[in-house]
Amino acid sequence: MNVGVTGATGRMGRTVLDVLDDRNVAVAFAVSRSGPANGPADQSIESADGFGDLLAAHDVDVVVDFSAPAASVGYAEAAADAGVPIVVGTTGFADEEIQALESAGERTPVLVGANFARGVQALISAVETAVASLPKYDVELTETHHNGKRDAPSGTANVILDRIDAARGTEATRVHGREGEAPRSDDEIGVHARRAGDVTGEHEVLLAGNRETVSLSHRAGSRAVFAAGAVDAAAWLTEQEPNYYRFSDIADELT
Ligand SMILES: NC(=O)C1=CN([C@@H]2O[C@H](COP(=O)(O)OP(=O)(O)OC[C@H]3O[C@@H](n4cnc5c(N)ncnc54)[C@H](OP(=O)(O)O)[C@@H]3O)[C@@H](O)[C@H]2O)C=CC1
Ligand SMILES: O=C(O)C1=N[C@H](C(=O)O)C[C@H](O)C1
Repeated sequence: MNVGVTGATGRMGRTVLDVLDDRNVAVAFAVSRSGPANGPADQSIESADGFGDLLAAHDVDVVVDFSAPAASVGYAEAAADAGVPIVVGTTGFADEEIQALESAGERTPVLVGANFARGVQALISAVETAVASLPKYDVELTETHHNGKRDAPSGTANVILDRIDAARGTEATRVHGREGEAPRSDDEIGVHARRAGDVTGEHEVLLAGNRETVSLSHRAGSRAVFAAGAVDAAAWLTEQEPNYYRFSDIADELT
């Protein structure tokens, strides 16, 4: 497999390059907004301005992208033009940007995932079971990330909230933090985004009612967890037809 890597100077892009190196998977090219630069394992990182040309010039089986929303849309559209599959791990998309990714999926396989940790998929399943079993219990979600994270709440938090709504058959009001006089209503979920230090990524769902609490949580110990999941998904995607895929729908198919 020959992999093109975008966002290659970033926390995740560098980790993807490390995982590819560990697995002896070939890197076709690596780009970032501010390239050229030096990446891990002597990988040279080029300017993202030449992304379309690099796709045309190299034998690329799949692109792995962890960058920024507008950049990811541009990469997906260029990948679709070239007929190259793309895995998108970026979060913080606006609705119209998701639509653009879905459109790219009509022309090439596009796989998106807000969190490539397999444990997070298990967390989501456990949360779905708990909120369906305890429909009257209050739910609060807290996520904690490093101080460099741009989007809030996290992409994972938004996925968990969507899945809670689906499991309960309701559309809860999402209350982002509370301040002043802010009594809780029955139909709300409090959402709390903490940003501090170098925390890799933590998500906790708290259910409370009837004089008891249930707490379900996931903590990523390393970015390699996300990068490994994305590279596994990339290998899977090279075998697929053009479509828009979600990691949560295919994670169980990965070994
Ligand atoms: N799905 C998952 O499992 C995970 C998802 N993420 C998501 O991945 C994304 C990246 O995270 P992280 O690596 O921490 O971020 P960083 O800020 O560390 O890196 C971002 C990378 O994207 C590039 N970039 C930023 N803006 C642009 C732009 N406008 N055009 C082109 N390239 C751009 C940067 O290039 P330069 O350095 O040259 O500016 C850099 O290489 C985030 O959305 C984050 O939420 C993170 C972890 C796991
Ligand atoms: O930006 C990060 O670091 C992370 N982002 C993802 C998200 O927004 O859910 C996944 C992970 O929690 C790390």
